[in-house]
Formats: sequence, C-alpha cells, structure tokens
Amino acid sequence: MATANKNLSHYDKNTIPNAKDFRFGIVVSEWNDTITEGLYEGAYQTLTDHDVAPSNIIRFDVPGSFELIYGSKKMQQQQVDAVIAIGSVIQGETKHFDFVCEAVSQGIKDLNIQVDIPVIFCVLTDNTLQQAIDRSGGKHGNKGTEAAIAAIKMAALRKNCNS
Ligand SMILES: Nc1c(NC[C@H](O)[C@H](O)[C@H](O)CO)[nH]c(=O)[nH]c1=O
Ligand SMILES: CC(=O)[C@@H](O)COP(=O)(O)O
Repeated sequence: MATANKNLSHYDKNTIPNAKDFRFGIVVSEWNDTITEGLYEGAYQTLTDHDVAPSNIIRFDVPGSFELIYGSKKMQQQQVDAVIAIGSVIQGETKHFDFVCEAVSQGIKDLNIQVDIPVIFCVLTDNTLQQAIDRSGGKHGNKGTEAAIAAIKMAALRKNCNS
C-alpha cells in the first residue's frame, strides 16, 4: 500500500505496548534539516505521548544520512532499548541519491543483524522536496510518528524475547 493510501500518523493506541520504562536513542541527519526536524518532532512527541520520560530520549546529530550508520552504531552502545535513525534524502541531478539510499538502508539493516538493539529506518527517500514535506507532518502524516511506534513495538518484542 502506498503512503498516499495510508496516513503515517494514524495508529491504534490500544495496540501499543507500555513504553514507560524504555530508553530510546534518536540519530538525526542535518541534511534537509527542515524535514528531519519535523520527523524528529513527530518521533519525540509520540514517544512522550506514550509516557517515555524526556530524560530517556537521547539525541545524536550527524552531517548526512550516510552518517546515520555510524551514529546509530554508537547509539546502540548507549544502553537504549531501540534506536530511530532519521534522515531525508532527496533526488538531485546525479546518481548520488541512489548510492546514499542504498548504503543507508543496507547499513541500518546490518546494524539490526549485528547488535541486539533494533534500529528503526526513519529515512525519507523522495523525488521532490514536496514529497518530503508531505511525509514529515504534511498531508500524508509524519514518518517520525510511524517510526516511534515501530521503536516501541520492537523494544517490547526484544524485552519479551530476552526475558
Ligand atoms: N544529498 C543528500 C545527502 N548527501 C550527503 C551524504 O549523506 C553524506 O553526508 C556525504 O556523502 C558525506 O559522507 N544526505 C542526505 O541526508 N540527504 C541528501 O539529500
Ligand atoms: C541525495 C544527494 O546526494 C543529492 O541530493 C545530491 O544532489 P546532486 O545529485 O545534484 O549532486
């Protein structure tokens, strides 16, 4: 189902595990910061809406989405229950978009395999700035909200499996 048919901010509150005792790390790319700050606000607000204490939300800033890989690896070492990697990659004139998107998706996938701390892929990969605006608090909702819900669910899954 395309994002156009599913608002990123809509979810059933009754299906979300208790997040009060979890600790989350959020790694934020500075490229396209008007977009990534919108994603961060969506994620942060959703976590606090689910009783996560502000003191249990740790933030790292990195230059671009490619650096989300290293930043998320270091965040996994910060005694967190899940990591959210936030970025916005927008198609330019060259193939650089393809290489950045592929590297980041593969790198974050690898972190989920290598370390028992889930890393949520909250990276927009858009053709245009308008598509990014629409998905970071615009008409299609906020992918940061979606990512925060995924982080809560995965932290709960990890806790249940490891207990
Ligand atoms: N063009 C975008 C980039 N490019 C920068 C890379 O992510 C990286 O920081 C650089 O290649 C140095 O290693 N990054 C984004 O997040 N979004 C873009 O649209
Ligand atoms: C995703 C990118 O790296 C891209 O926005 C850079 O733009 P360009 O391909 O025009 O150099």
